[in-house]
Amino acid sequence: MAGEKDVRLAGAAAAAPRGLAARGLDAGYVGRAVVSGVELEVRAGEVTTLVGPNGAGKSTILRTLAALLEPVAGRVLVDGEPLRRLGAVERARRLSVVLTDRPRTELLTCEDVVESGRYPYTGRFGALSGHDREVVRRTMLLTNTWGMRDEDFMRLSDGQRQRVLLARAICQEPDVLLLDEPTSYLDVRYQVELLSILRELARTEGVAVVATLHELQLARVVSDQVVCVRDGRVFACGTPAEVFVPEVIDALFDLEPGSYDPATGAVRLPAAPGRGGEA
Ligand SMILES: Nc1ncnc2c1ncn2[C@@H]1O[C@H](COP(=O)(O)OP(=O)(O)OP(=O)(O)O)[C@@H](O)[C@H]1O
Repeated sequence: MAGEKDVRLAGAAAAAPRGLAARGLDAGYVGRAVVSGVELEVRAGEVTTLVGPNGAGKSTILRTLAALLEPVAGRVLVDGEPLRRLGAVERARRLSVVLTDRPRTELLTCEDVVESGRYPYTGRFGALSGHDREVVRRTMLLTNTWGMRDEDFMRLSDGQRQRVLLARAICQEPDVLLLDEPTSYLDVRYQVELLSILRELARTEGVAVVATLHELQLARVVSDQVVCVRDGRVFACGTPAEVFVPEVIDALFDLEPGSYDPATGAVRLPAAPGRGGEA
């Protein structure tokens, strides 16, 4: 496995460690903020996760960091430069994104889809070089998708498709990799595999990884930094040891005090209504 990764990352290894930052960021839709005052550093070589209740604004922040949404106010900096100043190709070399949306494709094989991740590096006619093909092959091996390279992308299961989209994003050799709920369609084996790939990309290639996650147990083991989002603002931010404590997690999710057990990472079930907590 180690040898398989060497190639993908031969080009990226030369890049200095960098990252992404939000400064006074208000994020939202058609000029209306749903999240305000976000100050954030997503450091190169680290995995940052966004956690919090449904509707808190995690995906909105992620999409704004990924330049898919225009900031309502404030700035996003990539490697110290304002994101909006970068052209489309330069942006695609710096940032890649995996969303929960299922892109519709006509008669594309999985390999075609992954190859499309090389477009920031191919010339005007999109011809892949030998190096591009090798990056595609190595990335598909890394993500366990090489065996399905000739299959129709649209006929894959959601989980298989998610891995192909991850391969496409890694193929872009970005400085910053952003993922919205990357584990949502995956069974536990592939969840763990995906998170170990993300951690490896961060550690060995200096990629700044940022992902929204619902599974607190996974966020706890994969993150260097955890950003808790609640009610349209960053509610808390820190290392897993700082964040995964009852005071923070109970308040973040409106749980009864003492519900979150940091020893196991599990949440205690409340007594059924009407049992007066005596059960
Ligand atoms: N396209 C949109 N237009 C307008 N408002 C939106 C749009 N998408 C999301 N919102 C609103 O923005 C707020 C934050 O949503 P967002 O999807 O960022 O939350 P989230 O924390 O990612 O939630 P979840 O955990 O449920 O995925 C919600 O109130 C949501 O209704």
